[in-house]
Amino acid sequence: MSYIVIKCGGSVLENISSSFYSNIVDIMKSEKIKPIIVHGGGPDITKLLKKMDIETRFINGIRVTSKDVLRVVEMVLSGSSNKTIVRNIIANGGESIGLSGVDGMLLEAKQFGEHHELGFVGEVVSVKKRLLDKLLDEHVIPVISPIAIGRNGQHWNINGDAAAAAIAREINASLCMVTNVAGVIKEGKILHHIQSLEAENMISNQLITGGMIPKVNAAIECLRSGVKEVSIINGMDDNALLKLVNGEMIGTKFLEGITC
Ligand SMILES: Nc1ncnc2c1ncn2[C@@H]1O[C@H](COP(=O)(O)OP(=O)(O)O)[C@@H](O)[C@H]1O
Ligand SMILES: CC(=O)N[C@@H](CCC(=O)OP(=O)(O)O)C(=O)O
Repeated sequence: MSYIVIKCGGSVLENISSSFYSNIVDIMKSEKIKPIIVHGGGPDITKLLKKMDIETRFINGIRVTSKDVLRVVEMVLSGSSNKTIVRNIIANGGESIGLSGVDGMLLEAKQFGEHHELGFVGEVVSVKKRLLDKLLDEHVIPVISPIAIGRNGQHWNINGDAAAAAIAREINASLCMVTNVAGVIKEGKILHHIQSLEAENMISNQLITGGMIPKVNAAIECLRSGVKEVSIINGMDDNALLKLVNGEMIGTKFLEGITC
């Protein structure tokens, strides 16, 4: 049986099609693919920071994370965002458990990159696959918020796309990033297929910006690591997930190609 990591973006969480949750339950019940959900919650974090008079700053789609920001990020992601998804899966007849990367040390991380201007932003260094398998073997759908932990107990803010990609790479799953647009858009049109090189060029030429940058980087890293299927789809489209797993042409599919 294969795995699919489904990353649900914060951009679409409020307006997601109700079929999103029933599709996840149907995928689990099909007993062909095991679904693992990773989610974001960027807009809700930004809203709460604003209420608390804390400044929000992103660099290439990644949130600059001070100690105060980290506290709010964890509160939102591992609190309301996570439980919203768990509740909806249960309401659609599935079994689900929400956990963050901190729980059971599911996602171990270290500080991201060499220049530390991003603050408490981490990168995943290991994924505890056996914990995920235990839940999936019991037909329980894991819903993971992207907060990770270091060996010294430090917690880290992980971009949701990057966390989903790290899990997909570790367990050799396909990766589907669900967001609020149809896929990668160029000159007003969706690209149904895109190669890594073209995607990298679109970032350099600022045709891909903001929150689409971590998605594309996640996709490229997955392909480099041997992940077979990576796509971006619109969470507002009815039955988008079922269409994807049934092989219909939907969203943007990333293809292996020569990279820079
Ligand atoms: N070339 C592009 N094609 C599609 N979306 C793009 C592109 N460049 C930037 N974006 C932006 O990326 C956004 C998705 O990223 P983000 O808001 O972080 O979503 P999520 O919360 O789902 O991770 C889109 O809503 C769009 O505004
Ligand atoms: C380091 C970093 O950028 N973390 C993200 C985590 C949430 C996220 O990824 O949310 P979306 O899926 O809605 O973008 C953040 O703080 O916003």
